[in-house]
Amino acid sequence: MEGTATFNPEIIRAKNLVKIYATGVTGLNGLNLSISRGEMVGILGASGSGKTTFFRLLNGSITPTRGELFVLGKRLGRLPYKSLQKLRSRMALVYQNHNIIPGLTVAQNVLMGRLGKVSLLRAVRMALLQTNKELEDIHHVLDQLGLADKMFHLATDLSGGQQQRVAIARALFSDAEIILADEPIASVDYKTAETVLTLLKNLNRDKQTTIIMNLHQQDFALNFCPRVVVLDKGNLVYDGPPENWICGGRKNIVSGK
Ligand SMILES: Nc1ncnc2c1ncn2[C@@H]1O[C@H](COP(=O)(O)OP(=O)(O)OP(=O)(O)O)[C@@H](O)[C@H]1O
Repeated sequence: MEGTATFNPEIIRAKNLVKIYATGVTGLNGLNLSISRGEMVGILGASGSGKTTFFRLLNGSITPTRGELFVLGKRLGRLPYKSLQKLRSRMALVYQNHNIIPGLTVAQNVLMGRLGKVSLLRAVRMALLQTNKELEDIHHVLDQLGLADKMFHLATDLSGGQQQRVAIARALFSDAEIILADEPIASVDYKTAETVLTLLKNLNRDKQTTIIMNLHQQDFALNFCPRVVVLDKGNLVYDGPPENWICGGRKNIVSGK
């Protein structure tokens, strides 16, 4: 681990965390994990290893079957709805389906990240009334992601990769304490992937935002994440610096592209 992360308070703690779906399939099988404020952690693992299950547990969209999960000091699974909403307002989510809000422009979608602390209806109203200063800030974020010219387009008119960048812009703009990014570079080209990860890393460095991302491209994890957690069939099989992840006597971090 790098920098001050080691000395920072624990922000996420999973203790014997188990998720068994209604179908009887095990998503996570007794995960023990602690993440401190200001860390940038890559979650790796083959398809079906439990990465998305962990993300969905972290944002409270599913509940643990057994064990404990604490996020920002709150125990998930038993939180009243209002407390869960409040907790979620401190996290930004970048999901595989991009969470684009239909009927809003790209700029308004980005602004919604910062308005996450109010009700959705109020946030939509406020997003319609954004100020010049906000527009300037949004333009700056979008420009970094190569989307400045799409600022006033309807977000749903954009391609999948462009919508993914809108979701990233929203997270970057959100002031969240934790960013949960489920495959944030899945639908973008290599150069854009580097830009996205650099922007996330800069945010992590400058604001101590905790970033947890699920990555398929392991070479990116090697370059951008001081710590990786590797899951296999719901079990944690490695937790440490990416360069030390050795599997079967062979370095298991490979060049993705
Ligand atoms: N809603 C669900 N109902 C039943 N089983 C599920 C559900 N969601 C996931 N699973 C199962 O839980 C296991 C872990 O799935 P999960 O989606 O967490 O994997 P993943 O590592 O994110 O995979 P991928 O990289 O393909 O997204 C898999 O066996 C999957 O089939």
